[in-house]
Amino acid sequence: MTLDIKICGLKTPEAIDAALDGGATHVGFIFFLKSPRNVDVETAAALARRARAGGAKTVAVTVDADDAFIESIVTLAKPDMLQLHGGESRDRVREIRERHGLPVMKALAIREAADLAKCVPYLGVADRFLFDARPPDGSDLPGGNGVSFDWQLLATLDDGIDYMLSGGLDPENVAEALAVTGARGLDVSSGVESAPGVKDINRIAAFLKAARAADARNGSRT
Ligand SMILES: O=C(O)c1ccccc1NCC(=O)[C@H](O)[C@H](O)COP(=O)(O)O
Repeated sequence: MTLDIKICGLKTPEAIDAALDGGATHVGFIFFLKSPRNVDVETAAALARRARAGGAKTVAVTVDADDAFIESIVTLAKPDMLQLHGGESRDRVREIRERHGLPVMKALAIREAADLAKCVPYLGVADRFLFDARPPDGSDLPGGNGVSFDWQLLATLDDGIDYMLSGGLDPENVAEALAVTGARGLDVSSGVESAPGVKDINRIAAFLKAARAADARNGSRT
């Protein structure tokens, strides 16, 4: 099975091109005003067209957004997937999925083993999970904090649960993350930046190269 790799928080055509050139399967756009990676819908629409033309899937990341905002994103940016990164309930996830007819990836914050049980209410409703680290105390951001969680926690996870591994990944640790978890999806943001919200095209290339090499070393996926 192909390893999915999402480069998140892209704001420029140069960053999109670096993701495409390195073989990213997904790119993510952040619609959250407090984030240094926030993009307006028009900018995201132009970047999404570029990403789609290059063969990547586009993911719109929102945090407890209302229907009107999601509708404007879906209409203009035409994402392939919605990533819900707030406290959206099971019913809200189902409602968003049905209203927009798009697959939904529910982000969940992980710090300890018990946090993995948070996925249970969303089974059968979310198409995929994004396991991210719990934000550090005092952070304004539910994601994009560059913090990892203990990857060993995923050893107990049911094989049938489809997820992207996220939180504090970077070109230096992605091989170990893959070896420990066997994840079939990876997501990175601040680990491929030179400053908050500023993507570094060399680090995007290095991340993708390291991830693909590690995936090949770990053997064929079924
Ligand atoms: O990245 C943000 O600024 C952000 C803000 C609000 C909600 C979600 C956000 N990011 C979502 C992502 O998918 C990030 O890639 C994920 O949290 C991992 O980030 P990092 O630890 O920096 O690689």
